[in-house]
Amino acid sequence: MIVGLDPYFKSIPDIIKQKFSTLKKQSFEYEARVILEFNIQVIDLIAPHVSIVKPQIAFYELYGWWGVWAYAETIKYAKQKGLIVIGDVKRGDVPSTAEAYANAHIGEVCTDHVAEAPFGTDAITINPFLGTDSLLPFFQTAKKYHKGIFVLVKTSNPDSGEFQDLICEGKKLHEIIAERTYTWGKDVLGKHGYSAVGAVVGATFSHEITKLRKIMPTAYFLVPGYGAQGATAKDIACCFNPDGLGAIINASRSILYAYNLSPWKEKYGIDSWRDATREAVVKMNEEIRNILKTNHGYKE
Ligand SMILES: O=c1ccn([C@@H]2O[C@H](COP(=O)(O)O)[C@@H](O)[C@H]2O)c(=O)[nH]1
Repeated sequence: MIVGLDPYFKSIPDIIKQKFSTLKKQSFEYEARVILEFNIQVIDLIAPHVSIVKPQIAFYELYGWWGVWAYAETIKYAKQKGLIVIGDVKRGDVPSTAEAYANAHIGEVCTDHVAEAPFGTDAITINPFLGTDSLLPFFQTAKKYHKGIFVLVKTSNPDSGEFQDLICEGKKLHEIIAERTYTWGKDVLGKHGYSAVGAVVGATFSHEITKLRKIMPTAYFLVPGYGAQGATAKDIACCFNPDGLGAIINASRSILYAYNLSPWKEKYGIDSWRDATREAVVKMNEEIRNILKTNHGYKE
C-alpha cells in the first residue's frame, strides 16, 4: 500500500496550523511549514504500516518555492524513516528537457563542487504523450541511478478514455502504451523478475486491468483511485499477478483526512485525526490482504 502525501491545506487540522501562527502573514512560508509538519506527523504515524509514500508535487508547487522546499524536506524525512518515495510529477517533454527533469527528480546535478540529487526520489511518474524519445532520458537516468519509473498507461480520472481508449490499429491507445511500457522495461528486470519501468493503472477502470496485467506481466502497477475516487478492494484484485505480487495501491485523501469520513468522523473528529489516519491505514491494509487471500491464495 502507498499513502499519497497530498496536503490539502484547508483540511490540515488547526492544531498543526496553530504552531506556526506567528508566520501567518508571510508569503507561503506559513503554508509550507504547516504542510511539512503535517507530513512529518503523518509519516511517523504510517511508517510502521506502509513502506511507500507518494507526494504529489502539485500540492507543493502551489506555494511557490517555499512549497517546493516542503516537497524536498518531506522526501528527505520519509527516506530517513526508511520509506520508499515515489514523486508523482507526471513529467514528459522533448529529450533535452526530459533529461533535465530526470536529473532533477531521480538523478544528480553536477555543480562546481559536487554532484547533488536535487530531490532524490526513488521513482517518478512520467507522461508518454510525446513518444519514445521523450522517455528515454528517464529510463537511462533510472538505470544509471537504480531508480524506478511509472508510465501513465490508463489513468483513474473519469475522462481518461477520451484519448486513452481511442482505437488505433484495432487496439485501445492505452493497450499500445502498455505494450511499449513492457518493451521499455524489458532490459531492467530486478532479481524478482519485476522491471524498473512500471505502469500507472487506475483502480477506477478495473474492467481494463485484467488485460493490462497480461500485457505487462513484469511491470509493477502503481494503482491510484482507491478510496476518495470510489474504487474498493474488489476493484484492485486484478492488478496483482496470480502469485499476488506486482501492484501497489495508493490512497491519499481517504487516509490523510480520514477524520472527516465515516466511520472515523463519528468516532474521533478532528482533534483525534491521528487515530483516524492510523485506523484507516490499518483497515486498507487489511482489505488488500483479504482480497489477496481470497483471490490469490496469499498466506501470512
Ligand atoms: O491516474 C492517476 C494518476 C495519478 N493520480 C494521483 O493519485 C492521487 C490520488 O489521490 P486520492 O486522494 O486517493 O484520490 C493524487 O495525487 C492524483 O494526482 C490519480 O489519482 N490518478
